[in-house]
Amino acid sequence: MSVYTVVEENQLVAFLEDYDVGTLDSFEGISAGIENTNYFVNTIKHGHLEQFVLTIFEHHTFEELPYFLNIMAFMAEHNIPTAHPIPTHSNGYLKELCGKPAALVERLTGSTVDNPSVTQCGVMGGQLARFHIAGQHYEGVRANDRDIDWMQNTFADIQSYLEEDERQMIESELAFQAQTDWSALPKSVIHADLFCDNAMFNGDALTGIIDLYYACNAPMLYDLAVMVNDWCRVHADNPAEIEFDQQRLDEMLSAYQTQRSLTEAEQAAWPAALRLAALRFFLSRLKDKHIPREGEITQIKDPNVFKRVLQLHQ
Ligand SMILES: Nc1ncnc2c1ncn2[C@@H]1O[C@H](COP(=O)(O)OP(=O)(O)OP(=O)(O)O)[C@@H](O)[C@H]1O
Ligand SMILES: N[C@@H](CCO)C(=O)O
Repeated sequence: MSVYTVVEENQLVAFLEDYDVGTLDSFEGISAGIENTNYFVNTIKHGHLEQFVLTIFEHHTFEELPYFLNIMAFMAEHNIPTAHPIPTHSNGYLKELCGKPAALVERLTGSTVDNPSVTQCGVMGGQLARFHIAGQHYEGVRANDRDIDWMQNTFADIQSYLEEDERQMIESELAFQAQTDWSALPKSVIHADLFCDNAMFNGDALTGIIDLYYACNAPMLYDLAVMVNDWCRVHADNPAEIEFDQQRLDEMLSAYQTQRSLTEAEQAAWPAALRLAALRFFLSRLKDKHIPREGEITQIKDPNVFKRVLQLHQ
């Protein structure tokens, strides 16, 4: 399970003293997720149970985290469902726990999605457009650290581990992407990792978008492509069976455009955006597989899913 940092009860009790959340009732490590350590934390305040998620950040620095935590608060305050971080007594959202940056956020109800419905795809399309529109007024700025330069460098790091067909496929895709001009595409704050396991639903109601720790300022079209590549395809165990589902795709794109129409430049760039989004996750999954980071990663995600998605788009 993905609990890289083990927290003792006395450490958590001391940590919570800086929040207005009552006293610790119970806590439990969360097995899902591969990037950070997460715990469910329950407290009792004025006789009532309150529920939170504690995240201990395993890879981010103290300096870069306010950008993400402030987006979560900003979006929640603009009625876009996200888990609002809980302020400390000094009003920041970030603290230190076990020598690492940590934050307490609101625990959302519902659960993440395994096989999205057409309706859920429509909800996500509309909410992502609202997220992008609101994001244009967000003051913080951060570059995408999973951009084309990262892709080229990652390919250089892993190419000796790859099968010949994988190597050729990535090389030709990188060459194709190097010719695409992204400068004409409108930008905003983007989530950049809005997969089905990063949205919580109660039935067809979205309770919140989570895991905003790849957010950055980048073309909105790319964000839509990342989401389409996960939500609008069949989630088959065998990657060879993956196909796109036209109904889900139509619903997501039309719901997005109900809120925000795509520009002509965006429409022209759509096929390239789908390919770029597939390449990004094909590469990150290959890297996690061949050069795993230190720690207890037990949930390596299958790179062949994005090999297949990229093939379908190519
Ligand atoms: N605010 C929240 N409310 C309820 N549950 C949450 C919340 N945040 C996270 N979770 C639960 O914790 C699990 C892991 O969280 P998350 O996906 O953010 O993991 P991660 O390791 O930080 O990121 P990644 O998915 O990139 O590996 C989620 O699948 C969800 O079940
Ligand atoms: N969403 C990513 C993992 C976390 O960034 C993937 O499925 O590969």
